[in-house]
Amino acid sequence: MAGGERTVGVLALQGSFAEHLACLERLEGVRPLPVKTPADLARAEALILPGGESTAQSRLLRRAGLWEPLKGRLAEGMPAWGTCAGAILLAGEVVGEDPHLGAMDIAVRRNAFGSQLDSFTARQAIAEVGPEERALVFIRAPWIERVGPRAQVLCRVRGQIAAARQGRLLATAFHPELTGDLDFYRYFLSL
Ligand SMILES: NC(=O)CC[C@H](N)C(=O)O
Repeated sequence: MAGGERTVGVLALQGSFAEHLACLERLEGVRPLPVKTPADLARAEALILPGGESTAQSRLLRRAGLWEPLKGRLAEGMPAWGTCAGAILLAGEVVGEDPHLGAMDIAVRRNAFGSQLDSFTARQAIAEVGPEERALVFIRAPWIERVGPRAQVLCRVRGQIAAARQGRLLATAFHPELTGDLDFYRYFLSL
């Protein structure tokens, strides 16, 4: 098995990284790796950016010396998936604020779902991931206000874009790590 194993990193500075690592542990052929340093990042073949607090994560990325290396890896085409705060970090535009890593051709609005209701769970299928209905957990979530020509909409919740894909980059406003929805991980790893 070892030869076929893929090292999948989870940015482990702040937020729900332990939950993502626990989900990755359950997948075959995946070696989960907490990423805290540039050396960790260099070993990761793909990266998950967890939910949490995007401004804090952005600050911690710089403090850890990860900012430039991560921007570099994203520019080289490393597969990456941002959940909630992670999606905000990946977005090319953050409405009313400066963007962070700017890797994806999407505009996000922070706390957009959350200003109405702090958290909620929606149930629906996402065609690209599988035909079954799945639970989508939103916690002070951003929505994706628009996607540019390089990105595609994966699903809408309450009329707003809640997930988008751009090649091997994925952004979800919700948290599959909290429901243990492994289909989402398989989908990301299939890209
Ligand atoms: N659950 C989350 O990741 C919330 C994101 C957070 N509201 C932010 O703006 O960064």
